Parts: sequence; structure tokens; C-alpha cells
Amino acid sequence: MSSTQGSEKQFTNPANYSFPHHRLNRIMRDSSKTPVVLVACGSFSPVTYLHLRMFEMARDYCRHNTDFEIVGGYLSPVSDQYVKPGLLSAEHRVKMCTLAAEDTSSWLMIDPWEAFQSYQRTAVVLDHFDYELNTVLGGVQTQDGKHRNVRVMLLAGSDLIGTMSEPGVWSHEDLDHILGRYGCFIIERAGTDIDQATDNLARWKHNIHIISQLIQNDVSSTKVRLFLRRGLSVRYLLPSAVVDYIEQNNLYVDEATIAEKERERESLTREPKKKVAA
Ligand SMILES: Nc1ncnc2c1ncn2[C@@H]1O[C@H](COP(=O)(O)OP(=O)(O)OP(=O)(O)O)[C@@H](O)[C@H]1O
Ligand SMILES: O=C(O)c1ccc[n+]([C@@H]2O[C@H](COP(=O)([O-])O)[C@@H](O)[C@H]2O)c1
Repeated sequence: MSSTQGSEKQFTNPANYSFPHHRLNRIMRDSSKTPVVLVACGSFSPVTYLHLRMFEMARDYCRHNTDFEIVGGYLSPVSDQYVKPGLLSAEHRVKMCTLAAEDTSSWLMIDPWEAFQSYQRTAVVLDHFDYELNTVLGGVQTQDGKHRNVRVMLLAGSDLIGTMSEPGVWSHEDLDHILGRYGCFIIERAGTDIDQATDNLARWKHNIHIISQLIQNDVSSTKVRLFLRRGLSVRYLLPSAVVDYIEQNNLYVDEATIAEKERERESLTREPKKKVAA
């Protein structure tokens, strides 16, 4: 691990880490706007089409309702140290997110910084993005070559924002940092009352953008894991490259299902029985 001294903070990087920025739009299309990078933090175990769609919804929202220009989008899978049922290794989760972004998008990237080290709070993750984008890369440029700092913003579903009002989950100082300094986009999610979820966050209202889902889609990683355990198909709920990866690596299936799949495979590769003449 190596340490990097930021303008105010010190960040610890995993071994061989380099910040991905190959799809970052370094020159703004419209110089009158504010450049924004979206960061979605979560388990992504596994990543679904809904996770990817959140970015498209936020970009549409920005085009029509704000003076923000989205110059990049990142999924930041959480560390293995985050305790949650069904959390597969960071190795697999980062790989699946990378396959998903490569297979389906021209602007989404995966940052493995958080995944391959000790647990990092979301406030620290956003600081890391701010440091890499603005201090290391030097932000972006306008059409006439002027420098602009990128604004980092959190992208999350309303269930995650709901946890921000639950006592003991987030520190007040971190909430002030995340919502006061950076701001966020919240994607409405079935089962969460958005007013209730944001009730206690009123003081940061000016920095919280709520995006309705015009086509209701409640795919969740939990449901996908459940389908896989029951041997049901998850095709068309996730990018096909991710479905193939899950199948090839026998992920999310319990021991009994693995044994059954092996028996099936063996019986398919066995020589067909010759007909015995009567
Ligand atoms: N169907 C959905 N609608 C809106 N937001 C979603 C949806 N699915 C996931 N998200 C958001 O994506 C982010 C990452 O989510 P996460 O990886 O926890 O997925 P999940 O499907 O909620 O997982 P799990 O079912 O394991 O809890 C969170 O901010 C979450 O709120
Ligand atoms: O920073 C915090 O205090 C904090 C408190 C609760 C949750 N989070 C982050 O929120 C995300 C939750 O992901 P998930 O899969 O549990 O919805 C994950 O990235 C966590 O690191 C972060």
C-alpha cells in the first residue's frame, strides 16, 4: 500500500493502484455548465442493469433540470470488510462491474480503490475522487481551454438515503461533508417513502436532487442472488457478460446446486448409451 498526500487529507492506495480516467470527458461540451462526476457506492453483488440505469437517469435529469454537465460516472464497490450477507469477494465484484461497464456503456468506469483495501467511509471515498480528479488530474477544460474543477456528487437509491436518517449509521459530520460539500442524486426506489427518507436531511435540501423512476424497475442484487440459489435464470436482468461470468465461476449457488450442476455436466459429456438389439 502507498500513501498519497492530498491538499488536506492523506489517502491510502491499494498495491498497483492507478485511478481509472480513460472515459472521463476532459473537455466540456458547454462551458457555461458545471462539470460533475457521479459516484455510486455500494456492494454490487452482483451489479444489475438497475445500477447502470441509475447513471443514465441522473444524466437525463441533469440535462433537463440543472446546469450540470456530467463528465464521467464511477461505480465504487465497497471493501470486503463491509459486513453484509451475500457479499462476494471484491475480486469478483470488481470484475463483474468492469464487464458490465465495458459491455454496455461508453462513459462508465469502475474505481477499485475502495474495494481492495480496508473499509472506507463514503465521505472519504468522495474525498478520494475529488483529490484524483482535481488535484492529480487537474480537473477538466472548457472549449476555450479554461480550467474547471470537477464537482463530485454521490448517486444513490432512496433506500440508501433512508439509512442516513437512521440513528447510528452515518455520523453527522460525514453527512454534512457528503451532502453539504458534495451533494447527491437520489433515485426513487419502490418500498422507500422518499419524503420520509429525506425528512431529516432538509438542511441540505439545496444539494439533494430527487429523480423519479418513470419506468418502475425494482431489480435488486438480493433478488438476483435468490434466483441464482434456486437455479432460476437471471438473463436480461444483468448484462450478459456478467451472467456468463457468474455461470462460469459458479457464483452465488449453494453447495447442493454446484454438485447438481456437476452431475448434469458429467451426464452430458458421457458417451451416449448404445441401443441394445431386442
Ligand atoms: N432498484 C433500484 N432502484 C433504485 N436504486 C437502486 C436499485 N437497486 C440498487 N439501487 C441503489 O444502488 C446502490 C448500490 O446498491 P447495492 O449494491 O446495495 O444494490 P442492491 O440491489 O440494493 O443490493 P442488495 O439487494 O444486496 O441490498 C445503492 O445506492 C442502492 O440504493
Ligand atoms: O460512510 C458511512 O458512514 C456509511 C454508512 C452506511 C453505508 N455506507 C455506504 O453505503 C453503501 C451501502 O451499500 P449497500 O450495498 O449496503 O446498499 C456502501 O458503499 C457503504 O460503504 C457508508
